[in-house]
Amino acid sequence: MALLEASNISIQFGGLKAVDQFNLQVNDNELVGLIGPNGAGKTTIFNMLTGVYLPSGGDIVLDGKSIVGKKPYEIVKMGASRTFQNIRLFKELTVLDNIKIAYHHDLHYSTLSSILRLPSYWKYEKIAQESCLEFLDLFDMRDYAETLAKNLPYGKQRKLEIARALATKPKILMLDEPAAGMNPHETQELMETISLIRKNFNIAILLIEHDMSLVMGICEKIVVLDYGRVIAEGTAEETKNNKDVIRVYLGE
Ligand SMILES: Nc1ncnc2c1ncn2[C@@H]1O[C@H](COP(=O)(O)OP(=O)(O)OP(=O)(O)O)[C@@H](O)[C@H]1O
Repeated sequence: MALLEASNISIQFGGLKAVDQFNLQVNDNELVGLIGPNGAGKTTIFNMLTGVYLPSGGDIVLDGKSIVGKKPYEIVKMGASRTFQNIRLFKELTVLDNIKIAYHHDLHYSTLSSILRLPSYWKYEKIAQESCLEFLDLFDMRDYAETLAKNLPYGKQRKLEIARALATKPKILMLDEPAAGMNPHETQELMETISLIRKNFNIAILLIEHDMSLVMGICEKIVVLDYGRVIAEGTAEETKNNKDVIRVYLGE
């Protein structure tokens, strides 16, 4: 059974069928790319997969359980986390605190023990601090631990956003156009970050991307969307040579 399976999900905004009978399967550890021209419905699909929008029909099953109707934070707890097209960090907090907030989504001490600062609180806080610093090491960002998120260079803000999503310990990570606005050097660093995630975490990744070369270079499977419908699906080689893809996506 697939880790994430969307079956015939649809959504309409007024008269516009933004997503129409969309199907998707992502297996454990698989890296799947979701591509398509502007307005094809990619972000809307992410919003349905993460509980921001409720599909008007169909089902979404994550690790054997339906997530339709669940709140975004419940879906995070069930194992799906995401990043956004426009970076959403706690900009006035440090890099370390941004990671800690994500790490704490699954609290291991009671509210009372945190208010009273009981030993269980300090014990967990110490473990959390160490784990978060190790996380930053992995992303080569420990030197930035005390930097305010807003003062990071753009590429590092993206990296922090991805690291923060990973700190919730997801089974699947969904990245919404992570290379948007990046220069070639930052895009290269992003690709290294994605390889690093694949090497160090046992998780699936669903990647929305405009940068064709990035998707083609790293994804095992690519799903191409146009006007809310899947027009092609397959390996990079298969989709690259699909005439519908060439027509709608590359405009040829
Ligand atoms: N909340 C909304 N209300 C009305 N229309 C919406 C809403 N969200 C998305 N749409 C419309 O649905 C369609 C799909 O939009 P979506 O943002 O999912 O596309 P996309 O493939 O992610 O595009 P881009 O690559 O530009 O981000 C577009 O026509 C968009 O205008």
